[in-house]
Amino acid sequence: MDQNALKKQVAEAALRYVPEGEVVGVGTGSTANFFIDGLAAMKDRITGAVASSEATAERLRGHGIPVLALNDVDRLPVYVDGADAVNEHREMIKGGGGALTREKIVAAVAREFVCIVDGSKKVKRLGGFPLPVEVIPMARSYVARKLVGLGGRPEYREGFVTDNGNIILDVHNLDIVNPLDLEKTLNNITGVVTNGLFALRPADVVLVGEGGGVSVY
Ligand SMILES: O=C[C@H](O)[C@H](O)[C@H](O)COP(=O)(O)O
Repeated sequence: MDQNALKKQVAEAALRYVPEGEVVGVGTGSTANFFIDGLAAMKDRITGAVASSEATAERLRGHGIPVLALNDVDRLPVYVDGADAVNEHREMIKGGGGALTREKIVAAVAREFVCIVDGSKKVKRLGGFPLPVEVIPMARSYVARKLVGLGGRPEYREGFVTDNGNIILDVHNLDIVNPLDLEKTLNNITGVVTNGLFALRPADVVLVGEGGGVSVY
């Protein structure tokens, strides 16, 4: 099976986590896109969706799925999203597509976070995938110096602006021994909007698409 087939397989497996008559939180990226396509087939059985990015909102609307503002929703039983890397504690690096801030907000509200990945995303230790950090534009150089001080090598994502009007620094070479501590440390740098570590709010369930089928942990 190629990687896209594995993504589709795992995305379809996540459909059984969608409760009837409820609003669903929907992530961003190629794996989440397969989930949206699957969700279209059951759109009459849900109230609507909250999107974690403009791209996701557009794809949902394209399928005729109502997109609701998070502020108008009083409960969100489930959030389904991909990840760039996930460890055995269900901690993740996210934001390869630059949607980390809205993803973190929707994940914070959701009762259950279902992470959907193909087998290539499973890692022993986070840090191999460069860590995306969303930064207020005027703080770019300041934040970059702080990241260097933490042992990282920040790279400015040229030409990319987030849905929130900010920039992304992708941080290479971080040795992430303790994701929880690093997430808090990065949150404390003035000018940082969000970092792509999801350790304070890890996934509740990880579905992994592999050659032999979908495993759950
Ligand atoms: O900003 C993007 C998101 O965090 C995605 O969930 C992540 O990059 C994984 O995307 P994909 O499913 O395309 O590998």
